[in-house]
Amino acid sequence: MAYERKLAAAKKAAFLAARLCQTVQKSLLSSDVRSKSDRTPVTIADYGSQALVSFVLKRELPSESFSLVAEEDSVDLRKDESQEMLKRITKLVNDSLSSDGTYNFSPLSEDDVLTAIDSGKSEGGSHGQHWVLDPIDGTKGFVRGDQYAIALALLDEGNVILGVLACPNLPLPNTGQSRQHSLQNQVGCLFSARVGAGTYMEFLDGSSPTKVNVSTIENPAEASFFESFEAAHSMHDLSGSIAKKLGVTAPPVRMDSQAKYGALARGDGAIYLRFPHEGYREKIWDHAAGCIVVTEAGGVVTDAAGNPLDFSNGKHLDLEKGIIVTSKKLMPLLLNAVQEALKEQS
Ligand SMILES: Nc1ncnc2c1ncn2[C@@H]1O[C@H](COP(=O)(O)O)[C@@H](O)[C@H]1OP(=O)(O)O
Ligand SMILES: [Mg+2]
Ligand SMILES: [Mg+2]
Ligand SMILES: [Mg+2]
Repeated sequence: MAYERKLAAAKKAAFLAARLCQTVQKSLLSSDVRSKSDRTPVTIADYGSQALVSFVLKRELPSESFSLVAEEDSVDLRKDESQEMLKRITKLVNDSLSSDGTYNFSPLSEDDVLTAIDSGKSEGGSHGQHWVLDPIDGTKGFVRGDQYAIALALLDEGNVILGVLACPNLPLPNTGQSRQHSLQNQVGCLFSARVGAGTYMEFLDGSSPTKVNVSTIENPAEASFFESFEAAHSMHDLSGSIAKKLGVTAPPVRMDSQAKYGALARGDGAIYLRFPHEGYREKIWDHAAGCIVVTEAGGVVTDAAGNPLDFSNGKHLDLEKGIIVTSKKLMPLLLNAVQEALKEQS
C-alpha cells in the first residue's frame, strides 16, 4: 500500500535513534553538550541520532532517490577541538547499529558519520519527496532530563504525507493496555501517522500500535493546554490571556518539544499554543511530524490567522504570529480568542 514501506523505514529509524538518545541521556556529560552559533545547545545525541536516521533510511529504502532536510550539520564537528566528540558519536552510532543486529555492515568511520550527518543538507521545497528530520527536538529538555522527541516526516510536493514522533520520556497513558502490562510507571511512546490512515501510538518497549484520537471535549473551559517549557520559546503571558478568554481554569501544561503534539493527539490535553518572540522563524522540522500526528488524529494545526501550515517553502515556515492546535470542534472558539488577545496586545 502507498507509503507503507516508507512509514516502516521511518519507524525503524526513529526507534533506533530513540534508543541511542536514551543511552546518552542516562549518562550525559557536560563535555557532550556544545553551543551552536545561534547559541542553542547541541549534544552528541543530536548528531548521533541524525547520522543513524540517515543511515537507516538509506539502508531500508535503497532504490529510492534520497533527499533529507535535517537540523544539524557537521561544520562544528570538523574542528580540531571536536575530534574527541566525533569519536564518541561514531562509537554511539556503531554500537546502536550492532545492538539492533539486523544490519550487515562494516563499522562506520568518523568520515562516514560526518557524511551521514551532511546528507541532511537538502533545502526541501514544493517538488518531489523530502524527508524532514529533527534528530532531537527539544534539546534543552533533553539536557535537563525532561521531554524531547525524535521527529521524522516525509514531504511529497510540499505536503506532509507521513510522520513519526518518538517521545522517549512521555509517560504511557493510563489505559487498559498499560494497566494490563503493569506499565503505569513506564515511559516512552512512538506516534506514527500516514495521510488518510489515522494516527497510531505504540510503546517504545514494545506493544501493538493502537489508534489514537484528539480530545472530544466540547466546552473549552474544561480544556487543559500545552505550551513550551521554555519562556524564551513562546510567550506565556499571551497564552495565559487566551486561556482566560476561553474560561480555562487548569494551569498550563509546560512541556518541551513536539511531545506536545503527541500528547494532544491522544487526548491528554485539548489545546497547544505556541507564540515565539518577535523575530524567530519556525523551521519545518519542528512541526512536520507533529502536524500530521495531530491532523490524522482528528485535530487541526494552523497559524494564528487560521491558515494551515505551509511546508512547501524550504526550511522555514512563514507564519502569521504563531501556531495553534486543537480539535476541529474547538478551533473556531480558539481562533476567536487568539485574535482578540492579539488585538489587545498590539
Ligand atoms: N528562540 C526560540 N524560540 C522558539 N523556538 C526555539 C527557539 N530556539 C530554539 N527553538 C526550537 O523550538 C523547539 C522547542 O521548543 P519547545 O520545546 O519550547 O516546544 C525546538 O525545535 C528548538 O530547537 P531544538 O530542536 O534545537 O531543540
Ligand atoms: Mg537545536
Ligand atoms: Mg526542534
Ligand atoms: Mg533539534
